[in-house]
Amino acid sequence: MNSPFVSDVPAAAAHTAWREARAAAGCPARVATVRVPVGEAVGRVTAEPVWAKRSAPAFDSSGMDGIAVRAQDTVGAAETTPVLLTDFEVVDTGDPLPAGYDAVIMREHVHRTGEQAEIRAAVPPYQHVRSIGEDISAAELLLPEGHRLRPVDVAACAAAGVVELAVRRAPVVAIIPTGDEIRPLGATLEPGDILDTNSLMLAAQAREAGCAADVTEIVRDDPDAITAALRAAAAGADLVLLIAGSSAGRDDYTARVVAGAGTLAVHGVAVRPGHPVVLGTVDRTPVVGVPGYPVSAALTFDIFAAPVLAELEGAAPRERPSTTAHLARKLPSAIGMDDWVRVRLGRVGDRVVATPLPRGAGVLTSLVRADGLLVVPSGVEGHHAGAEVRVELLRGLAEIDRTVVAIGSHDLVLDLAASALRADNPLITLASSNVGSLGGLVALRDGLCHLAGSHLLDPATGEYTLPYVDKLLGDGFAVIRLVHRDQGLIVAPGNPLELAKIDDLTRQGLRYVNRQRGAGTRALLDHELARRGMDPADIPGYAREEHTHLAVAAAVSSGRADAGLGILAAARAFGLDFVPVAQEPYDLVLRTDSLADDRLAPLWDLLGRTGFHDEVEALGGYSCAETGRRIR
Ligand SMILES: Nc1nc2c(c(=O)[nH]1)N[C@H]1C(S)=C(S)[C@@H](COP(=O)(O)OP(=O)(O)OC[C@H]3O[C@@H](n4cnc5c(N)ncnc54)[C@H](O)[C@@H]3O)O[C@H]1N2
Ligand code: MOO
Repeated sequence: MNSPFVSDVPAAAAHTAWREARAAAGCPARVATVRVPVGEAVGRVTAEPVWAKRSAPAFDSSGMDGIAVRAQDTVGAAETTPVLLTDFEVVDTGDPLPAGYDAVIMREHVHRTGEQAEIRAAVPPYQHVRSIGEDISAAELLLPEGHRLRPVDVAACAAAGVVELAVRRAPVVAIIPTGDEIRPLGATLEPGDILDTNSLMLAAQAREAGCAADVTEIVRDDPDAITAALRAAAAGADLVLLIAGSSAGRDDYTARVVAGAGTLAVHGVAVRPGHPVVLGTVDRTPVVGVPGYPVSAALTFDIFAAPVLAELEGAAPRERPSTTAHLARKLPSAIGMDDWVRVRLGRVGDRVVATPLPRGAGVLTSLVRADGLLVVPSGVEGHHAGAEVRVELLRGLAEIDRTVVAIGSHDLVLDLAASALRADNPLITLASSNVGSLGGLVALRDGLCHLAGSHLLDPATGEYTLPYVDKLLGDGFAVIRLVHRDQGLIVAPGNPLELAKIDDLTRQGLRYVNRQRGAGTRALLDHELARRGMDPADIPGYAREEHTHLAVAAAVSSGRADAGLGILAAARAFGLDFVPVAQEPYDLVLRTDSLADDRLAPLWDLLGRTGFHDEVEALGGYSCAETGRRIR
């Protein structure tokens, strides 16, 4: 294949080539050491071992409120033979142990009468005494070099008499946004303009990694201007992130600019997203040419920038915990690339289930919604549904265990419910993924979700969902009505083509946008066509498929299509017109034994609330007359 990239190497080889280039260019191995007060050191990395200057406690001290005694004076004390002490001293927790005493008795175990103390149990020497150095001994090694300081670490240092720490200064990351179409946040946008969201994200990623971040002005697509910005940034930073222009377009200059101003070590890594990444050096500063697509940019930071930044501080790179999970659906992957797939996670039965999110490098919300990342290695051609995979966690496992997993047809009411449940209780997550009604029922059958959202019409009986539950699932499943909703033709504002009914869809020159096979809306269209004896082949655009109501509305809104079947709420979201065709029920299918699952109780409660019904009906095109009713 004719690759536009200089190299197209596996990630490990890219790391090696870049490391060699940095060494050859004389890039510093570490950032400089600075001395900072302990109070400002959290998050920094120690540049030297830290030795204790004093012991803690610095003296033998009382561990409890009570009396200091000589243990030998208590010998023989018992319930039936109390001992009366006259030689003792009252102490509070943390007080130095008075000279001559070697144990402390808690005040609860002492009966005081005047100058005497009665005790009913003997105590061993050093009972409730914290000896000098119990916590830290003077001259002990407290922390090694290369340790990222946490709140507990600096407190221990302070207790050990350390007032200042030698740490690596925060690495400085310079971020250069480029592109004629890129506009600063807050700018008024013309068609074709793109907001500079990558600088915002990369600067925050750098700060989260403990660095200082400087974002430069946006540089136009001009090699001389980019070169000048790159040289200036390299002079004042420990790492430069040069955004976009990494691939093969007419205005993609990054690789050339890096080669011209310094050394180009790598252009193209067998990783997706992030494939066209550029790695090199300018003067004595490492440079990453970060691909412009936002997911590529975020992952490029994680995969290439973060390890180098950690190395500059002499610290171990941050690692995410991982877990094994089972794929909720088939995951194809091209051979020859490490494929970084974003997944949602939830526990169904005794396994963690991973549902792949959209794969596009421009779909930043796939990272927003992701609970984990899984890598399909370059030598593997994907996984079958149910396969066991290793997933890096972006969210805690306990949170994942509490997540309700809904897979199936998408409906806005599920999103509204997810948000209402979270508002009530921040511990609750309802995660819904859209694979169409049929896909949801199959996932439920295979134990890959708790709920399947379905609005599948059976053409033979005219009944919704129940015939499919019978055919696909059999006994042991319950069906709860979520809503009734209006389905209709989503058309441009003012309905310029004056479409009034399904029969109009065969009109010459019309551009229809369909839903994917297995989607309930697709079944509804097919049913309506069959009822009328219409042939799908007569509808221009029937073969063009989108995966959600909103995607259909977006296609109509952008003028790429004239009509598509979908729900009123989607038409409203885009300010489009709507021609009603049918009202249909949308149901939640689940295992009967899941009805009693604690995680679902808040949902059943929500579905019974009139306040929630009002919110749903306010979306338009929904009726809650049967919401929450069990129909099977
Ligand atoms: N013919 C080929 N085209 C592309 C290839 C390829 O191999 N052959 N690779 C694709 C891949 S993979 C990626 S990833 C992108 C990388 O794009 P570039 O780094 O060259 O960046 P641009 O083309 O300038 O922009 C891509 C995309 O990102 C948006 N962008 C750019 N900067 C920002 C920013 N600061 N904030 C938000 N969004 C930004 C830009 O507007 C574009 O939409 O190339 C593919 N093409
Ligand atoms: O590799 Mo690009 O980064 O797929 O999107």
